[in-house]
Amino acid sequence: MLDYTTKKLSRGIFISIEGMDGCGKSTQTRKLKKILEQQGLPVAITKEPCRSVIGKQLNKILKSERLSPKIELMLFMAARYDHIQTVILPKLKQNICVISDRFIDSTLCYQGILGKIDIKWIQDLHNSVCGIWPDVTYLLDINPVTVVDRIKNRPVKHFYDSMPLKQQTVIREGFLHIATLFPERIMVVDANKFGKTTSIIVEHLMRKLAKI
Ligand SMILES: Nc1ncnc2c1ncn2[C@@H]1O[C@H](COP(=O)(O)OP(=O)(O)OP(=O)(O)O)[C@@H](O)[C@H]1O
Ligand SMILES: Cc1cn([C@H]2C[C@H](O)[C@@H](COP(=O)(O)O)O2)c(=O)[nH]c1=O
Repeated sequence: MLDYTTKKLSRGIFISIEGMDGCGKSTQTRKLKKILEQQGLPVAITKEPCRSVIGKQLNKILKSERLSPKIELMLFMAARYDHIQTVILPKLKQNICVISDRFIDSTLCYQGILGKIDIKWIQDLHNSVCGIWPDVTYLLDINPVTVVDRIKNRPVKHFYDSMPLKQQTVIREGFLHIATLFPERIMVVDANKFGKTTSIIVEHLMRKLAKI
């Protein structure tokens, strides 16, 4: 691994972690924060739907309602704008690295591919409303059978939590397709191999940081 203790970043780095429910995003987010902090980098972790005012309302709505994909898209976009303004940009401006558990690629996958809304249209909307993309995104790719097994016994938080294998497979393929659209930004990481995922991410990220 490269040693980062001597390097000071000239700006905060924006990292997103994506993938299916239960693929290990929050686990990897926490592990990555710990490792980067050990390397001397200040890190803030966050997630979407976020905990800001709009995000909290969105979580409540998702718990009780099944909305049309277009309405979901507008709500996620509004919550993301709020998230960017109140959490992400202020941290990046203080040279703090931000790791977000889910960001725009979740919208492209769930509302775009699963909800059948044009991907290009969502990208344009994101550019107009939010205007910020992660420097790097790690897509945790895992066997859908594993996630269905992991999430089957936990309390249902929202409609997406109870997705069966068939839909989880569509979501997995959707994310992989999105990764092909952004090869410079998105790195697909095999999340099936216990213990290897974090080291693959850290290795890649350190190389990326070396160029910044
Ligand atoms: N590499 C791994 N091997 C085995 N189990 C794991 C691994 N990573 C995470 N888990 C377990 O899988 C479950 C889901 O992990 P985690 O909460 O990190 O996923 P997530 O993608 O953030 O889920 P969600 O999007 O639904 O919040 C947890 O019980 C966690 O302990
Ligand atoms: C950001 C975002 C999320 N979703 C969906 C995907 C997940 O199933 C839930 C969030 O659940 P989590 O367990 O808290 O990760 O919301 C979405 O459909 N579109 C989005 O933009």
